[in-house]
Amino acid sequence: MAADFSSIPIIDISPLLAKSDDPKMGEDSSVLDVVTQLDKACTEAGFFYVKGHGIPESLLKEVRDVTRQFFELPYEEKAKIKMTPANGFRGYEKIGENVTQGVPDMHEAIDCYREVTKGMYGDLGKVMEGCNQWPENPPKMKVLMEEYIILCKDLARKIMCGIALALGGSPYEFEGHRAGDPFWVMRIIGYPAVSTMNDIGCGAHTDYGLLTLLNQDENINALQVRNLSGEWISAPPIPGTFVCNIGDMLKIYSNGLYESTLHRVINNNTKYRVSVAYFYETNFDTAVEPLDTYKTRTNGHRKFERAVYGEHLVSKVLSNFIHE
Ligand SMILES: N=C(N)NCCCC[C@H](N)C(=O)O
Ligand SMILES: O=C(O)CCC(=O)C(=O)O
Ligand SMILES: [Fe+2]
Repeated sequence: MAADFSSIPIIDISPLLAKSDDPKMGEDSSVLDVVTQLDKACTEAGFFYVKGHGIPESLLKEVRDVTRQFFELPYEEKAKIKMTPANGFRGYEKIGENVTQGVPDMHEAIDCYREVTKGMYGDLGKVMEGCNQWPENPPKMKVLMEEYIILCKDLARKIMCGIALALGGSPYEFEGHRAGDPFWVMRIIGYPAVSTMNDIGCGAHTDYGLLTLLNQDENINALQVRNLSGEWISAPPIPGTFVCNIGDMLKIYSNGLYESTLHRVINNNTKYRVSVAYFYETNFDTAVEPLDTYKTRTNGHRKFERAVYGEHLVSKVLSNFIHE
């Protein structure tokens, strides 16, 4: 159960990355130091910043710049890759199209998901069948984002090794049938500057899978995280870092020891804000349930039933948009 928090910790994960291919990493004192920090952050806040992650700030910035260039295009241009159910809900959605807790969000986005081919997961995966839609402009967007996705996936996998150790398991607890063939989601998001309209860029929600890596715009304070007292704590941008947070599936695996913390975005700024969120998930069709090792850390009382990630995602995707 999460303790209260008033700020979000910063963790230098470089020792963990240096040892990520060593099955004995859990015996290394510098790795254990990172693991202790991860456990504390996941228990208390469900949110943390990572530095020392190996992805250069110049690339993080390039990803944000390309995102901004896309959203600056006229609507007709952006609408060429309009999101539709026929594309497995991949593509561009305009401001107000995504709905959180019944309220249209003041953001536009390109939603991307790992490709799902026809019949890949039977009926379970039908809604998500399709491949990503990339714009012709900016011309480099597709290649840049596809490279970025590979880096995010590799980084998230390594952080999950540290989290597996933090939960008291083997570093490779999330390989194999759990998340050895991970599903992923990426949202490329733009939030208009403050206006007289509803200013909720994205309403309070939790993320759906294991671990989110957020690359947020510089100099704009808009992301807020809710603590146990119900206060909204700011997660301001820190150059060169990712903001990481726990998703609903990791909450189940940890038997509630780690919370998938509520968060929201309010862009009260005079500038347009961009962010790119990469969501590292379990295998699409895996049944998620509390891990044995971790029940011992939560009084042996099992708090959650099994959940299938793909079902959770599909139910969210189907309720995130108003259908005509
Ligand atoms: N794939 C993820 N995690 N997307 C998060 C989107 C949050 C907003 C969405 N309307 C909702 O209510 O969930
Ligand atoms: O833009 C942000 O800072 C956060 C976005 C987010 O929470 C999400 O897309 O799930
Ligand atoms: Fe989120």
